[in-house]
Amino acid sequence: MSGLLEVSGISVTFDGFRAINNLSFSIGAAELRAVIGPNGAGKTTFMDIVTGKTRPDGGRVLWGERSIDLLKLDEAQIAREGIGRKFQRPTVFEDQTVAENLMMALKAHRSPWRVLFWKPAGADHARVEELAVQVGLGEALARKSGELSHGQKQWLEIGMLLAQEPRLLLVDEPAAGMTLAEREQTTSLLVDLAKTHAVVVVEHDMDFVRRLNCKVTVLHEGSVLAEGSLDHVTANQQVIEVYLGR
Ligand SMILES: Nc1ncnc2c1ncn2[C@@H]1O[C@H](COP(=O)(O)OP(=O)(O)OP(=O)(O)O)[C@@H](O)[C@H]1O
Repeated sequence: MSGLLEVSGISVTFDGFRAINNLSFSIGAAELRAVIGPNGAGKTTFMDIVTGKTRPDGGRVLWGERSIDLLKLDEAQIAREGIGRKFQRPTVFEDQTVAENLMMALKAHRSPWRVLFWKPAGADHARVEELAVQVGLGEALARKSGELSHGQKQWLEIGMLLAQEPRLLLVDEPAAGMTLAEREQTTSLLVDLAKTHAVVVVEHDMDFVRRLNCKVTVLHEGSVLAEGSLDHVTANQQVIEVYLGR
């Protein structure tokens, strides 16, 4: 197996409707990938399958150097294998500071069954600071998360995800609702993360996808319609028809 994640020939049917149709997808251990596609193309369902939320009717999902069969694992086991997902809406604890949110994520990762007795050590405080710096919140550690801008909350949540030390991050529409400056900073963050992680970004905003400057996978009716650079896929006649409507 060459990629970190190898999805081959998966299909999902909901009440007779084929939402994912013989879909194959592969991503390397240090790669940034944008997944685009019109509404209903199957982007969310695809991520649901990778994270174990939805079971496909057929196909294979293999993970890591040992080609672990993810279809045999439940959601919690898949998360522990190193697959982290960031949903579109930030879900940080608003009454807690940035540092407290990050510490909670670290704590949940380090000792899921001994949370009550867990005391942060010096190394944990250092890690929290490191995570905050990594997501651009190094100056905001003591701030209440509720006071952060929408973009900062998204970065905090990415930091909380990183506390779990994932190898693959699935990020759903990170740029939605962000200012231009926040988008630019988010682009840099994702590009930077992809130097050491596999990062899949589902995004509708084409300007944002262009700035990511990475390979793009276009989904349509549950299958891969085109794959390659943004220029390559947007020159594809079928992609044009799907986006402009027939
Ligand atoms: N639980 C479900 N039951 C029935 N149909 C479903 C279910 N989940 C998804 N679908 C259908 O499967 C298709 C793919 O949906 P999905 O949400 O994966 O698309 P998407 O590409 O994420 O769309 P969007 O960009 O609008 O979020 C859609 O037609 C949707 O209505």
